[in-house]
Parts: sequence; structure tokens; C-alpha cells
Amino acid sequence: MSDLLTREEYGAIAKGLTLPVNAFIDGSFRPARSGATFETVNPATGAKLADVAACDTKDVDFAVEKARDAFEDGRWSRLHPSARKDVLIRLCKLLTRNAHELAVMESLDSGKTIYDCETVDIPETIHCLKWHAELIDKIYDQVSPASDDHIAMVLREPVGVVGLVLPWNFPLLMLAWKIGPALAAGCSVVVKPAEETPLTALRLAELAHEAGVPAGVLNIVTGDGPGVGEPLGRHPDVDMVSFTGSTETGRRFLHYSADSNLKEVVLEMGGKNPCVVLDDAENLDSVAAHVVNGAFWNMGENCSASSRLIVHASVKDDLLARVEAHAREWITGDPLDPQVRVGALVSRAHFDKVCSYLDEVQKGRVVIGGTHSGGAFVDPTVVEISGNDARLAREEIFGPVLSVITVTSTEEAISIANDTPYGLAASVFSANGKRAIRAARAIKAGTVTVNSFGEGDITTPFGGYKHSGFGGRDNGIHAHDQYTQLKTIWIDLSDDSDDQIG
Ligand SMILES: NC(=O)C1=CN([C@@H]2O[C@H](COP(=O)(O)OP(=O)(O)OC[C@H]3O[C@@H](n4cnc5c(N)ncnc54)[C@H](O)[C@@H]3O)[C@@H](O)[C@H]2O)C=CC1
Ligand code: BAL
Repeated sequence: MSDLLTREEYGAIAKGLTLPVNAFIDGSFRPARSGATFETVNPATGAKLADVAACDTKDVDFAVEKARDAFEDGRWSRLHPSARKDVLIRLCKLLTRNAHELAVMESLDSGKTIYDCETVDIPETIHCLKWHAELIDKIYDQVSPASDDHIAMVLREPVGVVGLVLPWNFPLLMLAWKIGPALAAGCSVVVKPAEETPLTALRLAELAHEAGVPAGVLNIVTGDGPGVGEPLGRHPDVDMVSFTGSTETGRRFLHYSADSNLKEVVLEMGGKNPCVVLDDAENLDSVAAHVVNGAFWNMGENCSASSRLIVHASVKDDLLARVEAHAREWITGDPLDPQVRVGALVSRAHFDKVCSYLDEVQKGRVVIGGTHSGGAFVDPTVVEISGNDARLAREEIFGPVLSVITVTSTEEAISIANDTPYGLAASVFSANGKRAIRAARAIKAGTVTVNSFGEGDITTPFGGYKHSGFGGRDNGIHAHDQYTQLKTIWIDLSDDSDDQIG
């Protein structure tokens, strides 16, 4: 983990940054073929940071062609796994050496707090890449239990050319969640960062090249969804797409695949995640700290954010008093100030979306917040609502807004927790282990934490049920499955095998 610097030191790093502005294809930075650019803006100040290459179909075609060449000639895909490991570990060392610079770049581009960038985003990015690098030369293929006359090998092979379409809420970390297993497995990748936050992906690609990732293996194509994401999704020579973002856009990738080459699609999408506090929950101060962290970490711009607190009536008042006290400690303001816990929302458009929910907040009992400032900042907001039908309870806000729903039984709590089209994450608080585990099993979500808020760690699969996920999981050894496919090699050992085929 990086040591935190002072506001002045972060300011000095920001002033000295050289921002990458061109796409990274086939081992070098290149402007869009059309010459077009788009602005990337610091959402905390509204100031332009850079004009970045606005790529389109021609750039995507070029990047996929180079990725295909690299994959087929084996410069990466057929290296010994331990050789790929060594290169990725070198990349991790370069990322560590440049951690402060990357943290500041991420904070400027996204509005995330420097505190989170330094303590979560950058160290977790490095940890994720290192974990997959260390894994890749320790996975064995299988031999099936065939007869004495046969040997049947079940091999995992890299899937090929992979398209990775990323969100803006954890720009570098979501890149790592996907390139970590994809590159370790031997795939070539074409990455499309979110147009709000293209900078750190470009810088990482430069460092990866320095570490020894061969040209064509890691390509970053900047631009918007229709210009870059759609041609990547529709490309006939992309074997697989892994996407993180909204359910609406995720659904499009299934259409793109069906309309093109039936590429595999893995989707990690939205959530309306319940935090269930049962009547026997103990240490309500600790519960409140988890509730506040779950709701307001990363400004609530988190697919697994706890956005619904479903609490038993007998503990509600006590809990909410403590939630309010903890929420007051989450200072909103300048993202480069290491004391600040709530930074800027990612863009003016997203700020406007979140503010549209603040009008709804005024219809409930506001416990804290409901306020905003500066065209980018929304204060941590807790509001009591009745039932699970309001927009506040049903729609993914992706901002620091927590809706509180009171229940009078565990059955009602579980029923409301599951009354959503989403199923990404949940948390359950109870002093009784059996009740907590039964509740965790009853909630339809990909990750359920007991007596804490979290997403597990790199060793555990992450992804959703229902409208939150499709086709696979990020993280853990399970992520390796996304980027590989199974091949059976069936060998006949019988004496007359010369005449037999299969
Ligand atoms: N699950 C998650 O982690 C995320 C959820 N969201 C949710 O989505 C809402 C909207 O945010 P957006 O940034 O608009 O999400 P989005 O899902 O549209 O964007 C994610 C990625 O998909 C790309 N994309 C957009 N339209 C596309 C298209 N037609 N074809 C191919 N690629 C396309 C974007 O350029 C970006 O790289 C947020 O308010 C939030 O509720 C947003 C980001 C991350
Ligand atoms: N929290 C990691 C996944 C996401 O928010 O997109």
C-alpha cells in the first residue's frame, strides 16, 4: 500500500503529469485515423485535462488485426506460462514504482478520492495482476477417466482475441480484473476504456510495453460506446467480449454477438444491493460503520454498493442514529485532499442523474444529506422510505444515496431483498450464525457478506444473478475460465488403432 502524501505533494504531482492522449495499438501510441479527439475533464473542477483520440471502426479493425497477428504467431499465447508470469510481475513492479503518479491521474480523471486511489485502486490493481501472474504456471490440465485403450486429455486453451469494455467507476482496477486473467492465459486483448476515464489504461499499456508485453498483445482503443464499443462487440474476428457497466448496455453485447460471430459474452452489470439487518444484530456501531462504507465508498459509484438498508423495526432507530454519526465523518470535497472520503461524481451528466433522485429523497424522511454542491459533489444521503416500490428502492442510482426500508420479520426482509431484477451483492447482519447463513443462502445474489460489507477478494469469484450478470465471473481462479476454452484430445491406444478415427 502506498503511504499517503500531503495535498501539496499531490498537487505537485498533478502539475508534473504527462497525460497520454493517443490510442495504444500494436506497441505504440497512435492518434485516431480520423484525427478526431474528445475532451476528458476533471469532474471536480470542470477543467479539461486532455484531448484524447476519438477512435472509430477503422481503429478497432486495425487493433483487432494486430491482436490477431500477435495471437496466431504465438509471441505471447505460446510462451511458457512462467515467461508470461515474469513479464506481468515486471509490470507490477513498474506500477508500484509509479503508484503515486497513477493514483493522481486516476483521481483527476474520475473524481475519485486520492485516499481510495492510494489505498484501494492502485494497490488492488497490482495485487490482482500479480495474483493471476502467479497463478498461471500452477494450473494443471486434466486427464479424464477413460478406458485402458484410451487417454483423454482435457486442455484449457486461451480463447483468442478478447474485447474488454470497461466502466468509469474503477478505471484501472476493472482493467486489471480483466487483463489479469486474459493476459496470463495467453489471450491478446483490445481494451475500450470508458470515455470519461481513458488516461490510466493508456499509461498502464505504456508500462506493460516497457515490462515486455509484446506489441499487439495489449491494445487500448479510446472513444465512445457507439464509436468503439459497438464495432468491438460486432467484430467478426473477436472471439470473446468481457464487459462491465450498465445492464442496458450489457444487453446490447448479446445482440452484437448474435448478429455477428456468436462470440462469447461475459457481462458484469448493475445492482440494487440490499443490506439486511436482523433484529438480533449486535454491535450496532460496527454495523453502522459497514453500512456507511457500503453505501458511500467511491461516492456510491459502485455496482456492489449497498443502496437499500432493510432493517428490523426493533433496531432501526438505534442503528440510524449511528449511521448518521458515521456518515458525518465522511467529508465531501477536493478529491486530492487525503482527508476527503467523498469526491466528485464522474461527470456533469452523471451528477444530473443522481440529483434527479434527490428530488425523490425530499418525499421521504431525510436522515442526513439530500444536498449537493459545485456541479459535481453530492453529500452522503440517507432517507427512510416506505416499501420497496419507489424509484429510490428500485433503480440503480450509482451515487451516495441510501434508502432505508423498515421490516418486522426476517421473512419480510428476505422477500424485499429479493424483490429486484438485480442480484449482484448483499450483506446480512445477525449475531446468530445459523440465521445469518440461512439468510445469506436465501438471498439471490452472487456475493453475500455476513456481518460486514465487501466484495470478497481476488480469490473469490465476483458476478451477479439475474440482471446483474451473464456468462462468467471476474476474480478467483474462475476468471481464468472466461478467457480459456476447453479442448478434448482423445488418444486411441488399442492395437488396431491405425484404422480408427475417433
Ligand atoms: N456495473 C457497473 O459497474 C457500472 C454500472 N453503471 C451504471 O450505468 C449507468 C450509466 O453509465 P454509463 O457510463 O452510461 O454506462 P455504460 O454501461 O453505458 O458504459 C460502460 C461501457 O460501455 C460502453 N458503451 C456505452 N454504450 C455502448 C454501446 N452502445 N455499445 C457498446 N459499448 C457501449 C461505454 O463507452 C463504457 O465503456 C450508471 O449511472 C450506472 O447506473 C455504470 C458504470 C459501471
Ligand atoms: N465494484 C467492482 C465492480 C464495479 O463496480 O463495477
